[in-house]
Amino acid sequence: MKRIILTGGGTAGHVTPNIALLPGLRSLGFEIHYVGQTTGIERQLIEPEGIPYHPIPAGKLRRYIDLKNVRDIFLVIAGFLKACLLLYRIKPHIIFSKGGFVSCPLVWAAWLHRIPAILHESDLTPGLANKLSLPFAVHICYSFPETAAMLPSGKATHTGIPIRESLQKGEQAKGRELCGFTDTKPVVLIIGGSQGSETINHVIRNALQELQPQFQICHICGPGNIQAEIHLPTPGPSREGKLQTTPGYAQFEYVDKELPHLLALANVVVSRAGATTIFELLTLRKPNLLIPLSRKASRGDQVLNAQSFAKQGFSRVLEEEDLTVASLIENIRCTYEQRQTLIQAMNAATTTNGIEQVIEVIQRFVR
Ligand SMILES: CC(=O)N[C@H]1[C@@H](OP(=O)(O)OP(=O)(O)OC[C@H]2O[C@@H](n3ccc(=O)[nH]c3=O)[C@H](O)[C@@H]2O)O[C@H](CO)[C@@H](O)[C@@H]1O
Repeated sequence: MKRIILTGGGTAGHVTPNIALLPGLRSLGFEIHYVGQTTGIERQLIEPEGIPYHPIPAGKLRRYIDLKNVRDIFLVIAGFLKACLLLYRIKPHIIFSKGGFVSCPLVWAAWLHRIPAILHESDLTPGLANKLSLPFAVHICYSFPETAAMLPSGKATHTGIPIRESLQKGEQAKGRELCGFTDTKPVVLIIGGSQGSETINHVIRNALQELQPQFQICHICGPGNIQAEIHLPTPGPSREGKLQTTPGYAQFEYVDKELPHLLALANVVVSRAGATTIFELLTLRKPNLLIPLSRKASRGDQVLNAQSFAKQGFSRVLEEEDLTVASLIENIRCTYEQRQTLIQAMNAATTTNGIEQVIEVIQRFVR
């Protein structure tokens, strides 16, 4: 029996593509293990999948000077030593790494043990963890055709992102029941990435009053971000916030098994431009408005992801710098009005679910 170790973590986008691969790997008879952080979201998402989970220490690799870098160097070394022990014990035939900092020590240790490691890059521009791992990997898969120019030819394959089959099996009625919605108004689903976005949360809550006559709003706001009481501004001289009950508005922190139903219910999706989510929206043909994480708060990968999708006509984009209550409302309305055009462009897309292509690459390199 061939053994494979999957790794990747830090945020859900580095984990859900691994989950998408599980049924295919199982049907090929692989014994599957997972290596992730002790307390990362990967542990929460992987343990219920019933595969052995092996935690290792992980240090964040920063591009800037910070005292925490000193502590994290020791964490990376500890992660590397633990990874070496795990490889010795499990003796995998291959490693598949979805990236995130936890993956680097495992890929480096695999190189030392002469075990082939395959990487997967989701974003249009390669992230730091994958850049540091690439010299030690046998191959890298990528999602955006544009990424080819940034990777060594002969060592890279355009596969797309593996997307969980379960996402295609959502039921509108179940989504409606989860949200307590009626079937009289269209539904806008807001997803601020796996961790939620405080900026988007704030603006959408201030836009509720104006949006609600036309739409029902399902808001995935991220762990710890549910707001029990929504204060809507009232017209009048005092302009004090007035507590309102808000039927037609449902909040969730993070959804797992419920996500397919909420996606099935949505007529329009407003989302960050994390690579995994936007390819999921493309696969499901969901008209979408993307608000990429700005260059100020990140390396700008989401801005480029969003531009690529907008260029192909799959998405509308609202830059975070231009995000206001008024611009959000206007863009949601435009996205809803243009939904058929967006769906047509998505129907013409050649990118497909990457499960088969990634498994083909794994089989090519497994020893
Ligand atoms: C802040 C940050 O560092 N973001 C990066 C992170 O995004 P992050 O991991 O947040 O976002 P992605 O869009 O890539 O993936 C999120 C995944 O979580 C799932 N999901 C989300 C919310 C929820 O309630 N339930 C749920 O299942 C989505 O369906 C998707 O599968 O990794 C992505 C690459 O992989 C990058 O493009 C993002 O720039």
